[in-house]
Amino acid sequence: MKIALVGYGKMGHMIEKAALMRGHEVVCTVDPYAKDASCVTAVSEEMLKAIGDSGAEGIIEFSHPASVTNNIFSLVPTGIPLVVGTTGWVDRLEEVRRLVDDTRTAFLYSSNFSVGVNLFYKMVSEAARLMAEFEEYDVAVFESHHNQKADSPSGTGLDIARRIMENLPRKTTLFTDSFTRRPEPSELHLASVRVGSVPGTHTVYFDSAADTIELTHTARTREGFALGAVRALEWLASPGPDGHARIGVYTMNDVFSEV
Ligand SMILES: NC(=O)C1=CN([C@@H]2O[C@H](COP(=O)(O)OP(=O)(O)OC[C@H]3O[C@@H](n4cnc5c(N)ncnc54)[C@H](OP(=O)(O)O)[C@@H]3O)[C@@H](O)[C@H]2O)C=CC1
Ligand SMILES: O=C(O)C1=N[C@H](C(=O)O)C[C@H](O)C1
Repeated sequence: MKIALVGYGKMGHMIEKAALMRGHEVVCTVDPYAKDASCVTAVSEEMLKAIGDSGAEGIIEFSHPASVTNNIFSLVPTGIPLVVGTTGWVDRLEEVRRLVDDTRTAFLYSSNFSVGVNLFYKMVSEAARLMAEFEEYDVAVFESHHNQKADSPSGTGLDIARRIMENLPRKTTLFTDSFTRRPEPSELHLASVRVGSVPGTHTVYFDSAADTIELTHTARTREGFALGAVRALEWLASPGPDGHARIGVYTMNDVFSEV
């Protein structure tokens, strides 16, 4: 299929490689700061026309937490299936959902497109559900990423924390700062470190006086994210089980439940 990439940084370039490898054509790359992009501009009326004229059948957005919301609100009305990997915007999800419904567009987002992390989410949910019965265990989340990452905590870390809180009723508040006091038992601590070139490591600690259980997902490279994003777009642009084009907001859960 013909794909437009919005955001042509490290992930954008990697996604291009993955798309070509899977037999797709990258017809348009949009990035105001990347000199090698085909359109060196932010998403604008002119750019939306360029994306339309390129014949793109799908768009993948991996830009910057500061620009992603504006990009989503500009790109959804084109009606072209849109996959978003940029993190840091999900507090606007309900508004995006309304726009997607109004414009009858196919939209898929995920803070992490790797197969491993999506399996890890399920394992964490189950572990937290088990721990709900064992009051002696406390829990915390730790994530580390490369020193070029613009947002903190990671979108994946936030998704892990959300899943823990959904399954462990004694944790009711998320705390992502440094503590200058003792934590309340109801607070779930999500801590971040930025160092070197770590592609992304997420650990959940369940800790009691007797022992610690650690669940860790370690990404070895970022290629798994890029490949996952391309596969997500392939799924989004394919007909749904009823044979009609997909319309609405989807996540990787929807992809996995069908594949
Ligand atoms: N969902 C997933 O599986 C994954 C998500 N990510 C997320 O993807 C995002 C991008 O990561 P990464 O590629 O490493 O970051 P990079 O900084 O390498 O690339 C982002 C690119 O987008 C550019 N950009 C900034 N504003 C705009 C805009 N308005 N329109 C188009 N492009 C713009 C940046 O320019 P400049 O450098 O000048 O700001 C940069 O060239 C991050 O939010 C990251 O967390 C990353 C990996 C996996
Ligand atoms: O910026 C990154 O690199 C990554 N961002 C995503 C996140 O914030 O969770 C996914 C992955 O961990 C890499």
